[in-house]
Amino acid sequence: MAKIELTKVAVEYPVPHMQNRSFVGAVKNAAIGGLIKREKVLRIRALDGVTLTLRDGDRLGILGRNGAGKTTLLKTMAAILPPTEGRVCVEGRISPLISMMLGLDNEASGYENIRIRGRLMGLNDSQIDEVMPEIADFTELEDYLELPLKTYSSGMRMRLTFAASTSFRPEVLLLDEWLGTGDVEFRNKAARRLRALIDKSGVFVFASHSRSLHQRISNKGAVLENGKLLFFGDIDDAFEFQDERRAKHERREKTRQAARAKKKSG
Ligand SMILES: Nc1ncnc2c1ncn2[C@@H]1O[C@H](COP(=O)(O)OP(=O)(O)OP(=O)(O)O)[C@@H](O)[C@H]1O
Repeated sequence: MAKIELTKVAVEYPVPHMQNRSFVGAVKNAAIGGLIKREKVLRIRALDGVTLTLRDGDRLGILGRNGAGKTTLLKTMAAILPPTEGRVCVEGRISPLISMMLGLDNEASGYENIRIRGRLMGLNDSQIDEVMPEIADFTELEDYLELPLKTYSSGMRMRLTFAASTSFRPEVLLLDEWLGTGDVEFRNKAARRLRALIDKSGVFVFASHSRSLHQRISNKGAVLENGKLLFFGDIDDAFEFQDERRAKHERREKTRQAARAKKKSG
């Protein structure tokens, strides 16, 4: 049984050495990004009072503009980021396909890095040994797997971490939008593998700007804005909510521009 339960979760990023009042004043009300709080230390409130529950069979699409808090939400679910306020409770083995390069060792070989990734996912050595040949085969990196990671191109690193991170059936699968790298052949192969993994997972959470991907994969949607969860429900309703909000925003912008133009001319 997989489950994710977030109760009034807030996450703040401290930004040391940033206390310039005029800068804060200028960006405080931006529509993009989290809320900037000027206290002793400048803080960005990336999530604000997020409450939601996900259970087996839920495939959640996280929607929102740049800086809305999508990645922060995924990282909080993955326990990569601790919440500043509130409670996060996750049941089931998590596979976070986010911060993919986290924990990799540049000096270690490809094989050793696969082992590191497996351990990070809570597997023991014999479980890793069992899947090692299949992972190696999927990467197509062959002799490179003997060489240190520092000799890999970014696409080769991606092949390695993707293959290692998708070899075990997760109960909770978390995915940030990142499949854009790699050559076309690998991208297609990776997409097929990912699809199979999503089908096998209990709970799946996915942040993306692609509506078509969400409509194919997600059955629930969460709309984030400035770190606040504005909508949580059916994925089609989430898009409808987002479209209405966008239209309202555009109308407001047009009215503002017209008022400015009128003021200038008169
Ligand atoms: N390491 C950090 N330090 C300070 N602020 C951060 C950090 N990471 C993210 N933020 C801030 O937190 C807010 C949410 O960022 P997040 O990366 O979660 O957004 P996102 O919705 O995933 O954006 P995008 O669609 O652009 O990837 C933004 O205001 C961003 O500036």
